[in-house]
Amino acid sequence: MSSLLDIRNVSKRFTMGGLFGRKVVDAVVDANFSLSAEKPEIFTIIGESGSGKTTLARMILGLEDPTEGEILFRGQKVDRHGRAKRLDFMANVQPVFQNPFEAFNPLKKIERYLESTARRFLHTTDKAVIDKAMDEALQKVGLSLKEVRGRFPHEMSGGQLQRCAIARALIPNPPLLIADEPVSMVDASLRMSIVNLLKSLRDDLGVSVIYITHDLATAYYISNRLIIMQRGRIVEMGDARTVLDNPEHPYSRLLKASVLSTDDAGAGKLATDPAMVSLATDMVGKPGRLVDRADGRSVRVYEGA
Ligand SMILES: Nc1ncnc2c1ncn2[C@@H]1O[C@H](COP(=O)(O)OP(=O)(O)OP(=O)(O)O)[C@@H](O)[C@H]1O
Repeated sequence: MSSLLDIRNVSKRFTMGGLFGRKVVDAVVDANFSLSAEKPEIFTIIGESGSGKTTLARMILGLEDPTEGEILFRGQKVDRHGRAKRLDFMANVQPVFQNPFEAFNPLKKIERYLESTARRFLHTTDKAVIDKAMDEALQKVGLSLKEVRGRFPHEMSGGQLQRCAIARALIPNPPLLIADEPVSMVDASLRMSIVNLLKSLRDDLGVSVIYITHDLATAYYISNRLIIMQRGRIVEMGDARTVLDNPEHPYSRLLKASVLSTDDAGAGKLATDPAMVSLATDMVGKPGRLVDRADGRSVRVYEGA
């Protein structure tokens, strides 16, 4: 089976500060997984705030170089330095960000973004071709150019604007979308429609999605496979239902049992039974190793545990 994306022994270390007070953060440690080119899927990355989800996403998008390891897209190393290669890569791997209101300039009509994306990736200035591409992409997300034309971002709901952001990402017909918390800034009532949209992109258009979230409910609902990250390390990986029905790693269990504290809603902080927290956090920083289980999942285990 050929692969769409290979994450091979990928680590990212940030070093901050000067000679005195140097601080090192291991944002991602030795991540490994692959997505198949033949079988589109929603592959979810779950973890609380600071677990390394966004750093991993930024490396996949070629916005950040790994400190170690390599990322291959269709067998080619992701290279963020050559312009032509970069444009070709971006046509294939498109981001959808958390806050659609930040993704669009409030003073610019929405269609301007779609237009410039179409011009850039379709290499054309032909207005009819550009309009067609914009309309097709908008239709894929349940909108149309007629509805969007002439409108500014504030004239749309968060859900509609996120649809426009997804439509923009779909213009080059990418096989892979990287959606970093795409529903967390969208009104609760509209969230499911965006989640269902991601599902239909997979099922109807064959687009694979890396879905980044700390929301277990939507992850359970749409994911084929998932990884659970704790402080940069994958602690459990496998079929979404297998893992979430019966999580094995203490941190995965903690996530499932946790209620996100209301004051930190959106930040994904955990608030739960202290004994469980201590069990789940005891292994932070310990390397352990991922061990394959008979049910197809992998779980990080620790010497002497
Ligand atoms: N550019 C950077 N420089 C220094 N440290 C960074 C940088 N980017 C991320 N980090 C650190 O790396 C760790 C992982 O951060 P990351 O944003 O990837 O986590 P996350 O799981 O996406 O969190 P959130 O859900 O809050 O977005 C954090 O400790 C963060 O402070």
